[in-house]
Amino acid sequence: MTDTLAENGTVDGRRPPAQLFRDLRTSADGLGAREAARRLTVYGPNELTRRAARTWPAQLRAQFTQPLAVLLMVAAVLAWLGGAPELAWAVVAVILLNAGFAFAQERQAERAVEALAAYLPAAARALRDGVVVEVPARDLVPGDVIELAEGDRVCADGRLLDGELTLDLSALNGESVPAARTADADFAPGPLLEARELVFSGTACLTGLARAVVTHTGMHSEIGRIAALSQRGHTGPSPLERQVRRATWIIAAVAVAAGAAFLPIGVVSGLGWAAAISFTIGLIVANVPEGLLPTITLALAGGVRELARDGALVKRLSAVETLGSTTVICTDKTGTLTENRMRVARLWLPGAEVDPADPRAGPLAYAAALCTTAADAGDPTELALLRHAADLRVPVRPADRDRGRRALYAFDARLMRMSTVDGDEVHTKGALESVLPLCTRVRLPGGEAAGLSPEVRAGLAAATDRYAASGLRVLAVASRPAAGLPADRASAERDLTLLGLVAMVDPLRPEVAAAVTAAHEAGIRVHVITGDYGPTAAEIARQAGIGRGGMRIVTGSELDRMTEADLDSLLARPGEVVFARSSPEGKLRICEALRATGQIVAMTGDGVNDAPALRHADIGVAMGRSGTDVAREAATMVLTDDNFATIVRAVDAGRRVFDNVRKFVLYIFAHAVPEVVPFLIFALSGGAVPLPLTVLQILAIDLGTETLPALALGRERAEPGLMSRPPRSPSSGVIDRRLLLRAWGVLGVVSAVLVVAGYFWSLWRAGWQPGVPVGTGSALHEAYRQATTMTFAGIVACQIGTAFAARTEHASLRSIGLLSNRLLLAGIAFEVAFAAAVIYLPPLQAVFGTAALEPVHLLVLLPFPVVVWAADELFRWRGRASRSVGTFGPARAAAAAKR
Ligand SMILES: Nc1ncnc2c1ncn2[C@@H]1O[C@H](COP(=O)(O)OP(=O)(O)OP(=O)(O)O)[C@@H](O)[C@H]1O
Repeated sequence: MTDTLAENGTVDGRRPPAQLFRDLRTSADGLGAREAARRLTVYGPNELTRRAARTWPAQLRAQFTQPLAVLLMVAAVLAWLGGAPELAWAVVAVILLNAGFAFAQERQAERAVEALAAYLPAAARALRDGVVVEVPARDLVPGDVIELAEGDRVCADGRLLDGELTLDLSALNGESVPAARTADADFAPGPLLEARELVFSGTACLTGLARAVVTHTGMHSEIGRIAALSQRGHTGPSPLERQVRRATWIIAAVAVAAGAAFLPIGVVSGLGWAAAISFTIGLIVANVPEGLLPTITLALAGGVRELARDGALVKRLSAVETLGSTTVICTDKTGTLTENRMRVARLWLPGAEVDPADPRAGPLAYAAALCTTAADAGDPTELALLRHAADLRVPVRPADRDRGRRALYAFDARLMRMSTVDGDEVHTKGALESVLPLCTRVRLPGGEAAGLSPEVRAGLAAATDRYAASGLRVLAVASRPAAGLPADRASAERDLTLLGLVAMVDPLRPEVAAAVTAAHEAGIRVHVITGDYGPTAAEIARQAGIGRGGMRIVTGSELDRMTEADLDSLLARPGEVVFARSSPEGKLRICEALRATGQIVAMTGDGVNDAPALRHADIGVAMGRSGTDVAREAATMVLTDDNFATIVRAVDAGRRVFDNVRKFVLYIFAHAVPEVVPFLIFALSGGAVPLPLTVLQILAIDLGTETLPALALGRERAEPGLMSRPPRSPSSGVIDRRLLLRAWGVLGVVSAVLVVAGYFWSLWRAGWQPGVPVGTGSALHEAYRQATTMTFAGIVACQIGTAFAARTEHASLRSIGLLSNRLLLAGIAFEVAFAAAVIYLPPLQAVFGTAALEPVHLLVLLPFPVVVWAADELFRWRGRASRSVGTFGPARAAAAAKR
């Protein structure tokens, strides 16, 4: 039995408390703050050391061993062997630059995600100096006494001192059946995990309330030993990253194949082996989109950071893109649609309906306030009851209440009620349909009891419906004298006398209605899944604007009776559904049914029992303020403000990030055509037309002038109409046919025509005819250098036009404003300065084979950006026009109807 002692080098938690206190040098009152601090330095923080994270040298090394870098290295070696050392050096520079860039971006993305972990501190309630205080979970030390309640994540291994719990041990043993734990269990030999007096770090407390003394923390805990947690939070590549990786490879393969095909053509055309090889290599280097992947990772990380500022903490990079394709939001009501600030609005006493200030409500208010566990903070429903009792001059002080409490049957979301035994009275409060069956009498306002007559029942039903119709939450309150202490919950909750109903307002959050409208605009359906009464929830939903296309109310029991096919057809019909009195199982079923029909589901939840649904949803959304640790851990996204509107904002951000990734893909792809066409002309003319663009000029464009504008496109603001489009189908890739058509067919072709025209114009102007030599020493050599410079400058000019065109996918440039992306303007200024340096600075002229352009050249270049942009503007305009009248309109309507 001393196996754990030996292995951990610490204490065996299965000893009786008195012995544990001695071994751990502590007591039932826990540790003092100073002693705890001292132990923290001895035992170390209560954390699982991560699986050795990659250190930065390893991360940097990885940049050089990744396949694209290796491909470039092969190119460099070939260039060297082919007798083009300058090119070899240039390629090496490209490799170094790229690696540095990717490395920096990866680090930054990683930091963004790590910073989020800090936003989500796990907290524990520990006794320090005899009082319960909230401490960061990492500060727990052996000897601490902690309090555990429903919804808490257990943060350390320990032994129960008092109380009872049920635990979800699935993180440790994979079993989802809740395990009962009690302080009074006797020692029984057997596996540690089955010891009924022990609790374990990483598990979740499903029900109950207990205190435990901490025996093991950090890596000494069971979960630390299994090191299961180190698997968590592992982030694989997102679907977007996978797609882009695949696309990168395809493009690289095409570039290599094209390069290989051009090599013999170049030689046959009289370019000579050395020049042909170097050109081939240049073509490959230029067209392999090395920087794409890290840039996308960075864009996602930027999205994550932005969301965090907006109140939505996303735990995985990939969630950002999933958010963008959300088609259904399942939200709960209290606290998410509403403010979760309750106030008692009306009271119903048998035979009378009164205002909150009416003294006749005193006994009801007092009983309701006694049946609470909230103190200064806690359940807003209970805080409202405590406040109301105080207003009526029958105050209940939490400290007095707790002192007089003899038993507590905590609020159970399934039973929808809670009960307490205070002094010699039982108090029960909860949903009417849950409490009424336990009642045998009512208490009349005069104080005397009467039977539950049909009239009273009718009055109750009428009052409940009236309150619900105006969106009030209704609680029934009952009590009875208790001579002895009831043996269990069932014997406490019977023979009750109904005191009356308390109706509370919980106002709608002001920003919710606009957010619901925005969701509808964006083609997203909103269903409400709530524990509350149907008509109440329906009224709140109506106020929020939910129910477009018709609203249906489905209660928990109706849902239980539905077959899967019924549920599918309910969800397939147009309109929105309010699922009332729902159970966690119901939530999971709804989630599964929606996902089975291909919907992308964002689902909110805050309770322990919501965890399965949160895990199952595409985007599980937990509440940062009111939610439980368990829900937060299961969720993909945590809302720091618990606000429905934040979900919609997150969808918006998700769509924007995806869009912006497409923008720079478009921009980067567009230059391929004007870079390849000049080479084709040279090859197809059999060398009669001299090569219009040198390799180093291509590199100067792809790795110099274009970098900053491309990055700036990733920071573009949301395009108008972004949230009035239907959700993107999750199967549609980031690179689709329309994008390629635009990049190559429109922007690329127009650019190529302009660039080639500029080249020929410049040559002819100097008196060149096909076949006339332009090599070093020839009469036309200077004119030829000027002409290639013209090609280079032409591509740069066209890419400026492309950058402005790429800013929107559908909208016109006018609608977003020419100057609204400052970063892009700065990027273009850099582009122009870089190009000017290459063209006009003599040392660079020598490297890049350029010659200074004359004013007349510049005049010819001036319209290039405008023409390229205008061609794309026309393309987008046609797209918009055909969408509003043509194919897209009905398609969209059909899609909306299907949804
Ligand atoms: N503290 C409480 N004590 C007793 N009964 C409660 C308490 N809180 C809620 N109830 C009852 O249980 C019902 C269900 O509550 P639950 O917390 O599951 O859902 P909700 O807060 O109404 O809505 P949502 O699921 O949207 O958050 C409530 O309608 C109410 O009748």
